[in-house]
Amino acid sequence: MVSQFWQRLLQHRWQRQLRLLTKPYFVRYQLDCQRGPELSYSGFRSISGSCKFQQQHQQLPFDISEFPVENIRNFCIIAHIDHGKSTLADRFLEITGTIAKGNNQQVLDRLQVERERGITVKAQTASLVHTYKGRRYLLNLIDTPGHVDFHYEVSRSLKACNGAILLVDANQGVQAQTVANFYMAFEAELILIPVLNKIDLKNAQPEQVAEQMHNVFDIEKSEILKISAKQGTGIDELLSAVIERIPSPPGDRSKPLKAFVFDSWYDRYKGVVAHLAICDGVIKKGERITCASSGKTYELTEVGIMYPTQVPCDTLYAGQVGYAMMNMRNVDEAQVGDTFFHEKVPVQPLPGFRSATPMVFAGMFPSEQTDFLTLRNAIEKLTLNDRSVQVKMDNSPALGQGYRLGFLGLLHMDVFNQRLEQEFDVSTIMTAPNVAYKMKIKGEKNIKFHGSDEVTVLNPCLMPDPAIITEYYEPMVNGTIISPAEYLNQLTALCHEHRGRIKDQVYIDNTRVMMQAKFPLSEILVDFFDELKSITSGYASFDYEDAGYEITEVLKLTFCLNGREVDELTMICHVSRARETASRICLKLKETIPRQQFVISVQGKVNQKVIAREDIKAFRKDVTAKCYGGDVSRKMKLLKQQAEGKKRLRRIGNIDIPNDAFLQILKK
Ligand SMILES: Nc1nc2c(ncn2[C@@H]2O[C@H](COP(=O)(O)OP(=O)(O)OP(=O)(O)O)[C@@H](O)[C@H]2O)c(=O)[nH]1
Repeated sequence: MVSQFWQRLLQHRWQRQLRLLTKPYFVRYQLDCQRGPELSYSGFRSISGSCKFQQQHQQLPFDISEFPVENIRNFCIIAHIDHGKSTLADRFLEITGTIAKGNNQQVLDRLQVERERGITVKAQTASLVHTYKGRRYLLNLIDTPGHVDFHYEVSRSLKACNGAILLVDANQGVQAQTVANFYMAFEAELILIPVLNKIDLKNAQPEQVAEQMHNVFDIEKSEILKISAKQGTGIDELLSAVIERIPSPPGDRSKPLKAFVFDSWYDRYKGVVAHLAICDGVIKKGERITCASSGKTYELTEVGIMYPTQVPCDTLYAGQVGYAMMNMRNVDEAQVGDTFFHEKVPVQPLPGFRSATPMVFAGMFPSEQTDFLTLRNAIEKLTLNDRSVQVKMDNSPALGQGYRLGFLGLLHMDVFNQRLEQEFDVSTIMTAPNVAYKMKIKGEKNIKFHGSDEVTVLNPCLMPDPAIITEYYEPMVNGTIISPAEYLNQLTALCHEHRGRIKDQVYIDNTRVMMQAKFPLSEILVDFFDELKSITSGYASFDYEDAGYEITEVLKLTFCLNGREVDELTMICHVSRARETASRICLKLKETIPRQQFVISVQGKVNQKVIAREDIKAFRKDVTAKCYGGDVSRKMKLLKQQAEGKKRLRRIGNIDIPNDAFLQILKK
C-alpha cells in the first residue's frame, strides 16, 4: 500500500541531496606500504602503493565458470553520506575472505582524494564469493558515494544492479539523501534491502528510525535488518538476505555477446579500461569486440574481475561484472553507456545513460599557458573516469586558452581540481563558479549574431550588453530539508533569506520535519548548507534537484584591482544582492590578497560604476629577513620556497593573487 505522503513525494520526485562541503579533511591514512606490484585498479599515481591489508590476488582462487546466472547477485549500497557504506563494504570483503581481516581502512575508497577527505567520490565495484546453504554465490557489489554532488555515480551504478542495500544510520535516522537514494532505486525498479546501521552506538534508536522508514518509504518494519558495520554484527544475515531477496541478473550464456559499459578509466600503462556488465553471452581474452557507438573493433588484451583489485580471469560469463582492456588509447572512443558485441555479430545496443545536468560552471586555465596541452590531456583522461563533468573550450584575454567546465556542485568542482593536481600533476587557475543564466535578447542583428533570441550564459564575462536583453532567467532547484522540528522557525527564516518558497512540510515522526522548498540555485550553492547546519546544530540534511528556469532580475558585477578588471571574478548576481555581494567580495579580497609593496585598490563595479571599494595597504615582504646574517644555503632555500609559492599565484597587472582565492572569497 502506498501512503499518501509517499505518493506526494513521488510526484515531486525529490531526489538528490546536498552538501557537506566541509566534511573533515583530516582522515589520515598511513599507507604503511611497501611498494609492491602496482595496485592494478588504475594508473593513478596516488594509489599505486600496495597496502599491507590489501591482499593482492594474482589469480582467482576459484573457477569463474562455476557461477551460472542463478548463482550471481549484482547489488549496490546506497545511503546518506557517512551512514557507513564503505565500512559495510569492508566487512563484506573480510567476511568472504576477499581481503584479510583486521583492516581499518576503506578498501574501496581507492583514490587519494577519497582517503584524504574521508568521503567516497567514485562508485567502486568488487566481486566476492559467499557460500550459502552449501552453494557458492558470486556477489558483485558496488559501493556508491553519498554526497549529492556525486549522485550521477549512484544513478549509473544502479543500472548495473538488480538490488540495493538502503543503509540508514540508527542514530541519525532518515536524511535527505536517504530519501533521494530511495527514489532513485525505486525508479530503477531495484529490490531494496532496508538496513539500520550503527546499532552499536549508545544513542542508536533503531525502533524510532525503523518507524521513520515505515512512514517515509512504506517499508515493513519486519523487513529491516539491524547491523553494526563497524563491529561486524549482523553481516552474515545481511549477506544471506542479499542472496535470498535480490534476484539473479537475467542473462543467457548461449546468446550472442552483449556487454554493457558502465564505467571506464584511463590506465597510463594499459590505456582505457572498461567496466562491463555481461548481459548475454561470453567474452574471452584475445577475442575481437566491436563498440556499438563507434563501430570500431578491438582485440581484448585482458579481461578479469575486481577481487577487490584487478585479477585477470580470461573469460567472463553472462550475469557477471568485470573489466576489459583492449589497447584503446584514444579516450574519446571509450563511451560509458556503450554496448560491446563480438565482431560481425551485432546486437541491439542497450539504452545508454542519461547525461548529467551540470549545476555550476567555472573556467579552468593552466597556471602557465605553455601547460595547456598537458591540461587538455589530463582533462580528457579524468573525464573518462568522471562523465558528469561537461567540458567546453574557453578563451580569456587575461588567462589565455582553457576550458569552461560544468560540475554537479562545488564539492565536485573542488574534487575534480584536486584529482587533476594529484593524479596528473597539473596546476590550474579556476574562475569563480557561477550558474548558467538564460537571457532573451532583442534586435534582428543581435539575434543573428548570437544564433538565437535566447542566450545561455555560462561565462559571465560573455554576458550580452544589458541594453539588448529583454528578460533574464535563472536556474531553480527543488530542495528537501529534513530537520528536528524544534528548528522550524529558523528554517523558515533561512529559506526566505535565500529567496526560497516553501511548498510543503510534513512530519516524518514525532520529532522530525521534512520541508520542501523551491530555491534559485545560486542561493544554495555556496553557504546555504553551512548555515543550515549551524542553525540546526548540525542535525539537518539537505537535498536538491533541478527544477528548470524562472524569470528573474540579474546584473553583471565586475571587480578591479588597481583599475584592472579581474576576469575570474566577474559574476552575475541578483539585483537585490549586488551591493552586499560587491562589498563582501571587496572585503574578502582585502583579506585574501597578500599585502604587496604598493597600495592596491579593490573595486566592485556595475556598468563601470563603482559600488564598493577597499584598499590593501602596502607591505614589504622579505622572506629572507629572518635569515639576516645567517647561513647562505638557508637563505637560498627560503628564496626557492618563495619562488615555488609564486607559481601558485595569479598575476594581474603587477598584483599576485593566490589561485584558490577565487573560490575562497565566495564563502561568507
Ligand atoms: N559506531 C559505528 N560507526 C560506524 C559504523 N559504520 C560506519 N561507522 C563509522 O561511520 C563513519 C562513516 O563511515 P563510512 O563507511 O565512511 O560512510 P560512507 O557512507 O561510506 O561515507 P561516504 O562514502 O562519504 O558517503 C566512519 O567513521 C565509520 O567508522 C557502525 O556500525 N558503528
